Amino acid sequence: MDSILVTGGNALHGEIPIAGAKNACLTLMPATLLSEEPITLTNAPRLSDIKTMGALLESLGTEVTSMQDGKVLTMSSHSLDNLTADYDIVRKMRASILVLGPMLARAGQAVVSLPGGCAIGARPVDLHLKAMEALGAQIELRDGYVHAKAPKGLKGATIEFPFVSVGATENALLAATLAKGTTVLKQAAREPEIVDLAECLIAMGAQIDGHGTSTITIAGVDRLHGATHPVVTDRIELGTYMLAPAITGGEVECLGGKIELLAAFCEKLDEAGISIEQTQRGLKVKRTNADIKAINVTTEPFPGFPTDLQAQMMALLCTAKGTSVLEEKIFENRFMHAPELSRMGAQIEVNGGMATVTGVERLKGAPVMATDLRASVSLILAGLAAEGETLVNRVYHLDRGYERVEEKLGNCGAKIERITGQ
Ligand SMILES: CC(=O)N[C@H]1[C@@H](OP(=O)(O)OP(=O)(O)OC[C@H]2O[C@@H](n3ccc(=O)[nH]c3=O)[C@H](O)[C@@H]2O)O[C@H](CO)[C@@H](O)[C@@H]1O
Ligand SMILES: C=C(OP(=O)(O)O)C(=O)O
Repeated sequence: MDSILVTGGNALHGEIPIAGAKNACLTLMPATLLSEEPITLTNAPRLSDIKTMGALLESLGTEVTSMQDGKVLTMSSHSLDNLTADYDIVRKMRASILVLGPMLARAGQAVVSLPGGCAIGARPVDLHLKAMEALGAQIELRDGYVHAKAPKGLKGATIEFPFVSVGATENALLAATLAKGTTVLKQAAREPEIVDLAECLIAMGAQIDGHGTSTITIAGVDRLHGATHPVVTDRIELGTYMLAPAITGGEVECLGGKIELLAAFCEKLDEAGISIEQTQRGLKVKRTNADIKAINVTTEPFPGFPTDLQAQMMALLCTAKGTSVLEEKIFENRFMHAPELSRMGAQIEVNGGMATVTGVERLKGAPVMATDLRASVSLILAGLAAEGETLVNRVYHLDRGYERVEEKLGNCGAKIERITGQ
């Protein structure tokens, strides 16, 4: 497995193009299953997760064509040959469960393996299954697979989620577009990726209202047609690269960045003493002060501070002046990066869902292990600021979510290289 070697100490200067969002593309791709006509996604990110979703869709009978080096994806699901999403593919990626709603809605049945994904908590799929049941599906769990049936088709319903789930909102939204009658999703997720999905579905002929708020109303239609849709900017990749000049010093413009995608995160960076300017091309981020100020951060569903930026923010706060407290409220086991950062000299105490970080003058390079996607990149950020060399081992997860990370950071002056096959 590949490793990334980072030699710390260089301030970063330059610009970084931000790709389309992994988490939007992974929910937009299964939308192809709802229509016989092709859908085309532009601004797709070039990531292993996207290839995995492509392979999953192909296994169901979708024709997937990739153009412009993977930035444009055309998917055509004129017939669904196979209604079983197999364990071998599904185990690689949690978002695979998003084929359940569209298959049920279009074909009246689906068999989907229970999914894998980043090991950041138990991550059950009960809310997805309850939503399908509320829409009239019969669900059985057998041999590690979800067996779902709706022989007479899905029927619109009011579904009130007990708490916000991005994936369950997406699955229900996808399924409800072809259900008979009206569906109302209450306590729905409001993430930009949900808005992007709703906009693509509307372009395909769906009738959706209220996306971006916590109540989404979907009036089911008989069929959806093809569409071309640009994938929204990846706000998590954006936030990650905004943290690079914050941690090393310097100034970087993140091309395509918009404050409204990350308002809560930008407020926290500002509080820590980092300057952010919205330009015509994106977000310009500059470290003006010698010291980073300690801050407290609590993760929350959108529009709150994203859990997917908690690890990267922790890397920054390891070198802040004073003590910061990070509270993780979305996933029960998302501090796996803390012991690895401690190997680099960070002072972090984890107690349940709270991490107390006391800033140190300078981190020191060390061999570390990437345990999940955002943990991997937090170790790279820490390595950029550390004295000496940091070898981030096992970067399989990194490649799921960050395209050409060495090139993007290297172009801004970072000393970073990939070591293949270690
Ligand atoms: C591919 C994708 O888009 N992944 C994102 C998505 O994950 P994902 O859609 O899996 O996250 P959810 O919003 O569903 O999870 C939120 C919380 O709800 C719990 N839960 C969820 C579903 C369910 O049926 N039962 C249940 O208990 C989860 O364990 C978690 O504690 O949103 C997360 C929260 O912003 C992000 O960290 C992930 O990067
Ligand atoms: C947790 C993530 O991905 P997944 O939901 O696919 O595990 C992530 O993108 O940070």
